[in-house]
Amino acid sequence: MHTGIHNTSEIGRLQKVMLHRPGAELENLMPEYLERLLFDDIPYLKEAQREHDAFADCLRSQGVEVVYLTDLVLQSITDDAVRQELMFQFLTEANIQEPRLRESLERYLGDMDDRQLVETMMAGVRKSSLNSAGGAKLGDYLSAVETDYPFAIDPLPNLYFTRDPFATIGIGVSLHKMHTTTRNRETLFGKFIFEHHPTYRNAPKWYDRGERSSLEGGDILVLSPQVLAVGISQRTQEDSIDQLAETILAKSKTFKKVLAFNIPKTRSFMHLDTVFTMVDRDKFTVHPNILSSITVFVMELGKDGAMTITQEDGRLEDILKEHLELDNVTLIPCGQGSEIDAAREQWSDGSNTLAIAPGEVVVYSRNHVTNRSLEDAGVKIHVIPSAELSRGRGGPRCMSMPLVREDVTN
Ligand SMILES: NC(=[NH2+])NCCC[C@H](N)C(=O)O
Repeated sequence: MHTGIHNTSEIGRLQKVMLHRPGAELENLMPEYLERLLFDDIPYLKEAQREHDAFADCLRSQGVEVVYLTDLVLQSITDDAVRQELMFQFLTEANIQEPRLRESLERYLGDMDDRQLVETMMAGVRKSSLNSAGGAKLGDYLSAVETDYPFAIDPLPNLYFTRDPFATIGIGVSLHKMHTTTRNRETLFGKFIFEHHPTYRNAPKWYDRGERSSLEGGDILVLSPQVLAVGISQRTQEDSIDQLAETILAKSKTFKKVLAFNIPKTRSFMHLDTVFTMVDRDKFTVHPNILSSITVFVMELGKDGAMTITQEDGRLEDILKEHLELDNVTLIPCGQGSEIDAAREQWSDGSNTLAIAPGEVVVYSRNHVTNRSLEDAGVKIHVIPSAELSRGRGGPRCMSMPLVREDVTN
C-alpha cells in the first residue's frame, strides 16, 4: 500500500523530511506566558530563521527532500468545505466561545487567502489586530470583558519541533494527544494532512488525537523494522504506550517488540529523545545521568494475541544488544562524561541528534564537547548553528519529522 510514509529505522538514509520554518508565532512570545507556552527564553526570529534555513540547506545538500508543514497543510485544503472545517475546528479548539468574538474572528480569518489563514492560525491573533480589522463594536466588547490579556488566540510557538505532534512509524502514523493544551492545538494540522492530503491520506493511524492519554513524538524511536522504543516520560503516559503497542504489534505486520523506557519526569528530560538517540547501527548518544535510573519494559504479543510485559534489569548496552541482535553496543555519553558539560549540553539538546544515514548525524554547534565524542566514536557530524533555535529546548531531531527513509542494510 502506498501511504507516502516509509520509516523503518532511526538511521536509514533520510530521503524526505518535514520541517517548520519558525514564523511570526515566535514574535508573539511574551515573558509572562513563556512557561505555559513551553519556552525558557524568546528567540530572535530573524536569526532563528537564518539558523533554520541553514538546517534545511544542510539536509538538502545531503540529498534530503525538505517539505514544510505549512505547505502540506495548504495542499490538504483540497476544497472550500475542508477550509471551512479547518477554520471551524481551529476556533473551537482555541476555545473561542463568546459568539461575537467568534464571529469577528471568522470574518477576520475568512477574508484571508489560504496561506495567510494557515500562517495566522500558527502565529496567533493579537486583539489589537482584530480591533483594527473588526471595528469599534468588538473593541468595546474586548475592553469590557477581558482587560489585559493581549491575545484573542494564543500563538503556537512550538511548531518548529515537528517531531512531536505526530510520528511516522513503518508505513503509518501516530497522531498525538499532547500533554499540554498549547501543543495539543498543533495536532489539528496533522489531522487535516492525514485526512485530506493526496499523498498522505491513506496512511494507517496507530494512535489518534482523540485518545485520552498523552503521547508525544519525541518519545517514539524506531530502532529497527521490528523494534520500537517509547519513553514513559513527563509527556507520554503508560496507558498510551499500552494502546500504541497493542495496535502496532497487532496491525503493522512488521513490529514485534515495543521497548518502553521509563525515564525521569522532568522538564529537561521531557522526552526520551532528549536523553537518548540512535546514531548508527550499534551506537547511541545518551545522557549519563539517566543510566542509573532508566528501566526498560519489553512488550510483546503472545501466541494468544495477549500482551506480555517483562522488565529488564541489565545494563542499557546489554538490553539493546539483546533486542536489536547486535554483537556490540557503544553508548556515547553527552558531555564526554563531565558532569558540568553533560548537564549544560543536554539542556541544549546535546543528545538530540538527527541521523541522516547510519553513522551520520546533524548536531548543534554549541554542543562541542559531545560533538567531539561523536567524532571520536567514528560518527560523521554535520554541524548547524544553534544560538537561537536552542532556546525552545529542542535539537535537530525535535525539529524534523522523517517521512521517508531508506531501509538499513547490513
Ligand atoms: N522531541 C523533543 N524533544 N521536542 C522538544 C520540544 C520542546 C518544546 N518547547 C516543548 O516543550 O514541547
